[in-house]
Formats: sequence, structure tokens, C-alpha cells
Amino acid sequence: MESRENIIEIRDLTKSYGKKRGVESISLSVKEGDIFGFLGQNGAGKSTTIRSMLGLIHYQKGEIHMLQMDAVRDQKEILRQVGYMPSEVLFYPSMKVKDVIAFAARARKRDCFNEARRLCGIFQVDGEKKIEELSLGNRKKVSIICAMQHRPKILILDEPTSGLDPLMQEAFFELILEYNRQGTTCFLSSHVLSEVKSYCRHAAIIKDGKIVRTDSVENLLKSDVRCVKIKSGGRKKEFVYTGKMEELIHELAGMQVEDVLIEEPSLDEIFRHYYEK
Ligand SMILES: Nc1ncnc2c1ncn2[C@@H]1O[C@H](COP(=O)(O)OP(=O)(O)OP(=O)(O)O)[C@@H](O)[C@H]1O
Repeated sequence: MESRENIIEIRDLTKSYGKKRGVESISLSVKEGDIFGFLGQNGAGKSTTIRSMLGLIHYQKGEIHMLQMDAVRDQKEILRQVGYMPSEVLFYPSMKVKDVIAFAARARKRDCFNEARRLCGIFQVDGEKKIEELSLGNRKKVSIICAMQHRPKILILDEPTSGLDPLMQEAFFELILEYNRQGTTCFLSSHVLSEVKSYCRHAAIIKDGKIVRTDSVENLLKSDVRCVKIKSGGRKKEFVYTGKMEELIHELAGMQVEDVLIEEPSLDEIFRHYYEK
């Protein structure tokens, strides 16, 4: 795995919207075959990074390579080989679902009829319906189908599961794992830490337009951050600790501690820790 090539490589990406911060000096790489989670709160810079990767917005500084191609110069070819699902679903409301899906396939110059039909079955999407007749969750499914039907080399999904019910979320991740087994590299942005923990192998945390941590999900969970829960004077306290263990024990020894629990933090707690710094 580690010897594989970087299929996504971002170096020193800076994008500002006038005076407004977008992202600043972002560097990250994703190896071929990975499932990579991109974690951050609202406004952290996830969509700005993703749109830059696809050459959909102009950035002031940095270099991005996708599939060893330049994101700006080779944008057309990259878009053909990549599946992208934006965070907001924008289709012509009066178009039929099957026409939207066929249009997306034609844009890639591919016949995806069989795969599209299979995906419509899995997601229980009716091709004859018009977009305007669909709920937000069902529009999201159409967007997922458009991104996946041509079995892309890289799947880039911007908050794919928001708005999907739990059964559909499960079906979605089953598909992600299936495509990944067949060689697709997946990059997904999310707020939902449990799904990153369950399905991603590597992850980056973005805060205020900057990457604060990139690692394997395994290492993120194994980090030296500890979650400490104590009961003292009848009151419960809970905090995240990153210092030396002996100092913590020394500190606790001076307190009237009735109960103590020191455990590895969940991904939620690690995320919160970086956000509260
Ligand atoms: N078109 C735009 N014009 C001005 N500012 C923008 C624009 N798009 C994004 N921004 C700003 O850039 C920053 C990063 O936004 P971005 O949409 O990339 O965040 P995000 O992590 O994708 O958030 P969310 O989870 O809410 O989608 C925010 O401060 C946002 O207000």
C-alpha cells in the first residue's frame, strides 16, 4: 500500500475569495487505492480544496496533480476519469432522472447503461421521475449515481451521505468498498466521524483553511491524546489530555479523586481536541 503512487498530490494550495479566507498552504497526498476521509467543520475549506482539485475554481498559489496530471492544464482529461459529487445538488428541475444520468455518462463519452441501471436499483431511484419531483435525499442519490456509473479511477464525494437515510448510507458505503476493491481511490469529505472511522484508511483534518493533522485512521486513534474522566468531590469532570502520563498522575494524586478512567479518545474527541486548540 505505502509503495503505491500518489494519485492525488496537493502542494501548498492557497485560495482566497477576495479578502475572505478560503484555504491556506494546503498540502496533502492520497495513495492509489486508498479511501481517504477529509474532515472539517462548516466553512473549514473542504469544498474549496475539492473544487481546486478538479480545476473548477481558480487558485492563487500551489500545484495540484490528479492521476499524475496537472489539475489546471489537464482538467478535461481529469474530469473524464474522475467521479465527482458536489455537496449541493444542482440539476435542471424539469429533466427526467434517466436523462440526467445519461447526460452525465455522455459527458464522459462512456456507455454506462448497465451500471447506471444497477445503481438505480440499489438506490431505488425511478428514472422516469423528474428531478423536481424528488426529495433532497433522492436527488442526492441521483448525484451519487452520476459520479459512480462510469467506474472512475478516483471518486471524489463532497459530504455524500448528508440527507441519506441509514439504510441508503449503508448501501452507499457497500458500493464504495466494492469500487475500492476494484481499484477506485475514494476521497470523501465528511462531518460524520463514525463513517470516517469505519470506512477510511487515511484522513486529514482541516481547520480554518489549514490542515492540522494527516495520518492513517489507525494512528489518529492511537495518538497520544487521552480522554480522562474523573469523579472528584461528587462531581464528574471530563477532559482531553496530551501531556506526560506521570504529570497527570501527579496532578490527580493531589486531588480527592473518587473514580478515574483514562482511555483512548474516540475520533470525535480527537476532532474536538484539534478544534478546541
Ligand atoms: N464563493 C465564495 N465566495 C466567498 N467566500 C467563499 C466562497 N466559497 C467559500 N467561501 C469561504 O471560504 C471558506 C471555506 O469554505 P468551504 O465551502 O470550502 O468550506 P467547507 O469546509 O466545504 O464547508 P461546508 O462543510 O459548510 O460545506 C469559508 O469561510 C467560506 O465562507
